[in-house]
Amino acid sequence: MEDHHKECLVKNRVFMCSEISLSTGLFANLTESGVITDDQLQKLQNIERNDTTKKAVLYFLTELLPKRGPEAFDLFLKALCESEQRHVADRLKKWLSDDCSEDAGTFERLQDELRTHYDDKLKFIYTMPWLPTEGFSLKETFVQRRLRLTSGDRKGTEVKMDEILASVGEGRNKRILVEGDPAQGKSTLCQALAFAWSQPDEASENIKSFDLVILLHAGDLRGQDSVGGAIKEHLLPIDCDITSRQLDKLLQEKNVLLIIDAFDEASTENKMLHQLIEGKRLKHKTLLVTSRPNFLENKQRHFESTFTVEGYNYRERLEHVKRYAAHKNIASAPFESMLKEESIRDLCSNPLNLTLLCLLREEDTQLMITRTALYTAIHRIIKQKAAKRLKLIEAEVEESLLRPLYQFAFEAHQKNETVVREKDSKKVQNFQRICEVGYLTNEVIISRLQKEVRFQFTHKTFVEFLTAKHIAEMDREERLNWMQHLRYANYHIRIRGLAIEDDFKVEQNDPVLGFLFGLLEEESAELTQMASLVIKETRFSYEPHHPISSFVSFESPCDASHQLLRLLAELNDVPPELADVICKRRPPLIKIHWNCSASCRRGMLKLCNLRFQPPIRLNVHLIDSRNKEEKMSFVQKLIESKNIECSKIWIKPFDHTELRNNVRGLRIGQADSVQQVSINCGFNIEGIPREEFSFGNHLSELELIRFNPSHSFLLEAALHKPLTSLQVINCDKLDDRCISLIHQLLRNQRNLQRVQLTSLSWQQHFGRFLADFAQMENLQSLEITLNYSTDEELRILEAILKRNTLSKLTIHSCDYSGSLCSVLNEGFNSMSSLRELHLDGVNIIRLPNLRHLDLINFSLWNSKLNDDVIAVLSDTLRSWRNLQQLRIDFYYDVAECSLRKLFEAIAGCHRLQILYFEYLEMGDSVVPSVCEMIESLKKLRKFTSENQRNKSLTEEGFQQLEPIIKRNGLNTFVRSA
Ligand SMILES: Nc1ncnc2c1ncn2[C@@H]1O[C@H](COP(=O)(O)OP(=O)(O)OP(=O)(O)O)[C@@H](O)[C@H]1O
Repeated sequence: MEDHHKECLVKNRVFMCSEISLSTGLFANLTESGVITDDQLQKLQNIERNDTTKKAVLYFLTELLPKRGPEAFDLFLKALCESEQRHVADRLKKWLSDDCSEDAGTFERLQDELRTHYDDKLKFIYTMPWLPTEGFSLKETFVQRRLRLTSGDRKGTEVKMDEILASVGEGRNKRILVEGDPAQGKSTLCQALAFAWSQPDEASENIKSFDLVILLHAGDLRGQDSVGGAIKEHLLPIDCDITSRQLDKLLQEKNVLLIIDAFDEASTENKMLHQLIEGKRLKHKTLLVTSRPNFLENKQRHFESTFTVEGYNYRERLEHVKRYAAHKNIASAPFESMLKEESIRDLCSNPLNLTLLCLLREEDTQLMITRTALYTAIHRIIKQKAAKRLKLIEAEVEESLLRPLYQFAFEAHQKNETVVREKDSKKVQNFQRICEVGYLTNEVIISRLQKEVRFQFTHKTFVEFLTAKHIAEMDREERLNWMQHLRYANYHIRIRGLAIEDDFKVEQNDPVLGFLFGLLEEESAELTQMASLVIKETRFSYEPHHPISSFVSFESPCDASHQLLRLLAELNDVPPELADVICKRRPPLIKIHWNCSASCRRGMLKLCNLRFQPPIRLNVHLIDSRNKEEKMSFVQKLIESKNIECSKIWIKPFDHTELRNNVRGLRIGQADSVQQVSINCGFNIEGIPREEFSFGNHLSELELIRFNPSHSFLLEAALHKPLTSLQVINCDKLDDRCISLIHQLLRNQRNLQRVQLTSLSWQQHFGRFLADFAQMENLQSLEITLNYSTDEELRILEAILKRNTLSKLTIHSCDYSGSLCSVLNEGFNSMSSLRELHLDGVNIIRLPNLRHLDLINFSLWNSKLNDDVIAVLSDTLRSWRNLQQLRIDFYYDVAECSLRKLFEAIAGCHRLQILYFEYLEMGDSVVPSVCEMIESLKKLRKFTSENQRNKSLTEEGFQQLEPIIKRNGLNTFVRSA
């Protein structure tokens, strides 16, 4: 039953109890239309007989009618009319129509109520946990925020706070997402927007253009039937007579901005929130949702524009401390000098941390350089102040008040909440005193039905800190048990059509684990145990898997494998015992991505101080990099480290000036710097005169992506360098000069071990270089596009294969003549050294000798997989005992029975660690074999099904699959086409 119908029944209860007659006519009507069942009829008659008619009517109105479905109200009115009680029906109809007709003043009254509510409630920011009632004036201390657009054509653009509202066009989708790290100021931003709207004059045009601004916490929507209900319950006084129905009507009619804060804190059991995001409710209204990153992943597509709140830059840090000082009427110099400390720059870029640092500076405490140290210092002050106030010694405060508080925080965190409920508060005797310590504010939530008191923690970050305190005090076994139950592998599942969307990113564990690491820094044995568990569970020691092609190689940036790095950032020093463990279980290679978080980069610098022998290899990917200067100085520090060998760097310069600066700044190719480089050439890079551009004399790898003839100066600069690898990727055009330069490079370089010459164009053919490869004694890896090869070229290729030096071979081709296949097939007989094979556009029916190879990595792209091909493939897979990585693309439909056979064969590849499918048609009937396959692959750590086609997958089929692909330890990525 709709909300306003329920309300109508409540508001007219007294009238109905005295007016309604439970006549046979009424009962007959109600039972005939199914409003009540025969059993219920009997019950009503019993009540009437044993008690009074009034009591029976009341029972009917409260216990039966509201629960009888959406039609029940209208059927009840009809039954009244048909049983000669039309006057009762008329009265109810009149009530409804009076209620609906927006009296002229309702809108103005609502505006007024909201404005006074915001003016009262939002003018202060409450930061000091020990003084939850003492706020900073929003007007005086608020620093304007910068946001970065992360979607659409203007992606990367920086905008001011108010401009995010301007970004929504006239189109239908007006959904805006604002993400930001913990305590980065998302709630404060919402607060500032709503407050600005409530003020008579000063707000900017964009926010002022809305008739109504509704600011709700995501949790306020839980259990509500309508947004109107949530507004009534959370924003209006209880005696305000605007009804939910009127509110819902106004929401439809007016120009509304609905701000929902903290998706991450209340996304579960919150149907209304999801409906709003998906546009199933208030579709045409502007909706602004905030969340910590990694929570909304699958829902992101519903947003027209997405933004992140950027950390403070120097100017904003300065403004923050100046405003802080002015507000407190003290000199700003000590705070300004604090900002010059490089060791705390990261901490200061977060507004909450910066405020806390200012508070500490006022107390004249030492500078804190990690988050844990900062929160510990604040915690100490809270404890001291509480002891003084409550006339206790600090040990008593810790024992009798703080410990239970840690427990409350832990329990709230387990439920992803930031509140203590009244019933839980009653579990301890001295709860009121616990509140007096600080950290908790009294929050009374009044719902129309029952009064519920909840106690709110001042900030989620404090809940996380206190949770970590609780875990730090557990005994080792209990703590490790808690850690063991966390999930350490990501999954991302998005299957369209079935509304199956789910996502987990391991970074969600970081806030509490980070504090826990920091708190246990002195307890070297405990710390080492925890780190060992993280190393094991996140598979830190594994080499990141080899790219299937260089373009997907960096898809997963700062994920599980970097968790240890992010946690190391919380330590002032890495204790020797832990350093030993890390050295022993070091990975052979670490990939640092442009997207890695600040704490990951800080952890990486910590790692650089450990003694690794030999040094750990590091690949750095700077493509699309923001804060270029900061990242450049970070990479320069890595390059200087003796314990890290910065082997390869990926750059994507915006233009030739940036290219020149990068190559110079990073000293690419010099003896003491990075010697392998990948350059994404892009469109803005024009020719640079030869004398103005050079690589160092030790350049060993050159990879050029999107190469075209205007980039020939890059080949020229590499001419006399000791290259072991030359890769020219996505190269659709070569002129005579480039051809001659490549010939020179191939002929002069005795050391070349790896060559790649590939193009996305079916017309490109690099057969003319085969003769050069044939001269290379050390060639181990060859990747080449060959289309329509001449007989002579095929003869040379055969000789190269039969020499058996290749360990990796990749062929891109659309040669359907079969001659290339027969050369390959012949070659395979002698290629006992081959370990990696990637075939693109090749018919493997013509390659029966595949089974004689001993591969660890195999890919099959662009092949027509008919039943015969699947039969050959299945047989072949059975013969490869050492296979660790497999990729198959299903561009064409395959019969389900053949698919099942293929999965059975894959299930037998017991060493498989990485399995990648593309365009797989996953119907219910193949789900059981997919499940069996994954279950039997015990070593599988990464399962990807990209662009999956699900025509015949039902909810039921998916339910069977779900637990299998969410297996602990398995990184899953399943996405619909
Ligand atoms: N623009 C700002 N100007 C001044 N202080 C700010 C600003 N933004 C945030 N702060 C300070 O930082 C604190 C934390 O901010 P806020 O609660 O808005 O972060 P959040 O991103 O919503 O955090 P979380 O995701 O952890 O809930 C505020 O209580 C306030 O003290």
